[in-house]
Amino acid sequence: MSVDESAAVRCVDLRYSFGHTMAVDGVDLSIARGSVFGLLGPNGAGKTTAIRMITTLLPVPSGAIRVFGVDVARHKLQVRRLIGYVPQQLSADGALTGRENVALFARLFDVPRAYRKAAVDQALESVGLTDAAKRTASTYSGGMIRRLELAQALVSAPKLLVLDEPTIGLDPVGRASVWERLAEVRAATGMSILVTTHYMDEAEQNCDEIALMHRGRITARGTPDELRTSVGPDATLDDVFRATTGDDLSGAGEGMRSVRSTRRTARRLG
Ligand SMILES: Nc1ncnc2c1ncn2[C@@H]1O[C@H](COP(=O)(O)OP(=O)(O)OP(=O)(O)O)[C@@H](O)[C@H]1O
Repeated sequence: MSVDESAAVRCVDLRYSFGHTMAVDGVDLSIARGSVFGLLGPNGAGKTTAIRMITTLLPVPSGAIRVFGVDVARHKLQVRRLIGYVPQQLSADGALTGRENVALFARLFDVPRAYRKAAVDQALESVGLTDAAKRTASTYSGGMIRRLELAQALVSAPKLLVLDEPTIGLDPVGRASVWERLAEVRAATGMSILVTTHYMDEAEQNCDEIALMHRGRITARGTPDELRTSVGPDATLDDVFRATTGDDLSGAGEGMRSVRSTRRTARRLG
């Protein structure tokens, strides 16, 4: 593989199958350092599988991944230290306070004891939860819980933040607050951010670069402007998706526009 040491993430010919289902089918990706990169696609496109490989949670049976030049298959632990991960599944504990939740992650990620309190304070501050930090997470709104999960991922000061559908199930205010915090964190730290979503409008507004994924393959990539102008002057990302896949976004039952089962964040905690 040609090594691009300057990239935050570089995937070459990535493949992963579950039995006969080819979840990831020859994916090449390069994510520039310091950028917000959006991996977009409908449910079942293969986004989560690709992300789990990048974050070392799944093996890399075929192809190669480097995170800041470090080979993921060979140096798992080293790569884990570089990454903060906010999974789709709930990772906050409703019985603990906001502060306790973040402190737990600080211990899990071996933040040195001498800096731990400062790191927890800083992470809570960066997501606007300082005032709510003493309350149990079960009293938080969905948007606050997302921001708490963001703080958990930020407490180890990762170089790459990976978020799987961070705004799913949130109301517009909650969604906007998550993106605002991400923008602030990026501006303050220069962190690279990889985010999956099936909300085209959010990706368009908040990502520097986007890759469209469909049935395990990347069908288009570029800046939102590049993608749109490749299709037509008034094209939206929805149009780009349709043009590159031949599929309607609402097709095949679980389309991009479908109201899918949400992360049920607040409800499950409550
Ligand atoms: N553990 C598993 N066992 C079997 N098949 C799986 C498993 N996980 C995912 N798949 C299949 O792999 C394909 C890609 O799934 P994946 O979850 O990566 O897609 P996705 O784009 O992240 O969608 P979603 O947003 O719904 O999670 C789908 O066909 C899915 O059914």
